[in-house]
Amino acid sequence: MSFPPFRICNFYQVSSMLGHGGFGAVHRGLNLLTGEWVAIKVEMPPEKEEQPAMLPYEAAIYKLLRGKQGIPCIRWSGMYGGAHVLAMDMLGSNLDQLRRVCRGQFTLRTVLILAEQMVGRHHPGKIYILDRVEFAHSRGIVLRDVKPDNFAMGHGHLANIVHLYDFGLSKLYRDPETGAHMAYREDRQRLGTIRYASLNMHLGRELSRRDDMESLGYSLIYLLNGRLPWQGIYAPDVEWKIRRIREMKAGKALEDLLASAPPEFGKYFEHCRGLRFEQKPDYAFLRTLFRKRMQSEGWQYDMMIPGIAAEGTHFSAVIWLYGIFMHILP
Ligand SMILES: Nc1ncnc2c1ncn2[C@@H]1O[C@H](COP(=O)(O)OP(=O)(O)OP(=O)(O)O)[C@@H](O)[C@H]1O
Repeated sequence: MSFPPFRICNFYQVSSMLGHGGFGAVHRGLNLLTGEWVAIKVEMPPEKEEQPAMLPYEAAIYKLLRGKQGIPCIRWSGMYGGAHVLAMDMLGSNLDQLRRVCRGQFTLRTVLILAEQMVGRHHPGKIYILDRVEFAHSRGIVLRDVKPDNFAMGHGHLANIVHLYDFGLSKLYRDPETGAHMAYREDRQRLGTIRYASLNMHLGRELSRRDDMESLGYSLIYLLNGRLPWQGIYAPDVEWKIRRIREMKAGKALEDLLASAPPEFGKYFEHCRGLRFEQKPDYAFLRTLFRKRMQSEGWQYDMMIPGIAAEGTHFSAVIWLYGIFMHILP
């Protein structure tokens, strides 16, 4: 999709394209007043009037999540030149892109550090005080598309902070007025990314917090191993393949995967799969699993750039180089 105006709101100069999503394009933009680079997401209004535009909805979700480090800030949102526009903090590479640069997989230490940033809040060490999935849940939002691609490193001085973004499929699971949890249903349509989808999604169940945690579990193992067992399986058609993936997630393939993974992941999945629809995940328990492993290995939480460089992972070098480039390049 091409976007006609080169300047939005008189002060955002639109430049190259950053990416293309399910319902629009994302451009790089320069704030001419402050010299800051932003990401500008643009969606043309749907052709059918009854079909709602997604971007105003996503902007509303960002507003509910406003003010937390680790969630990109909305700079401007509204209609401009006949299109829905959302200008937000520019982010860097997502975790899947970084994984590819790091020879296809992260070390266990990197995954454990990321896991804490992705799952929950606080660490008394050098890491910034952060929360991601837990924070979104605490604001009444269930994400429904947790995957490595939706976590990206920040830009500039935030280059070592994992950011959660892309809330296009998110949903309020609590009634803002009454606080009541949404009702359980079993006739739901397929949603999100099959590779990381929870078993409940395959079974057509309404997704809740437990499913975000399960998808996060698949994402972490994927980052650690570089792949999941249901990738690249043969199937005569898409439906057959999705059915086969469901069977693998429900059966021995997942058991084998967890048996070969660090034991913390077995406990992680046991907890997530044991949750009831409305039940709040025990984020503290899940964090403790990862933290204990860090402690037993004698690893430090040095997510600061020189700290990770000391680990000798390619991840550190990538983030470090990335930080430099993002200062130089637009
Ligand atoms: N804040 C940002 N900073 C930098 N790049 C971004 C930002 N937001 C989005 N992008 C880029 O644009 C691409 C598409 O964005 P996004 O995933 O938000 O759109 P989407 O329509 O929800 O996509 P999908 O349907 O694939 O989930 C991303 O893969 C990423 O490369």
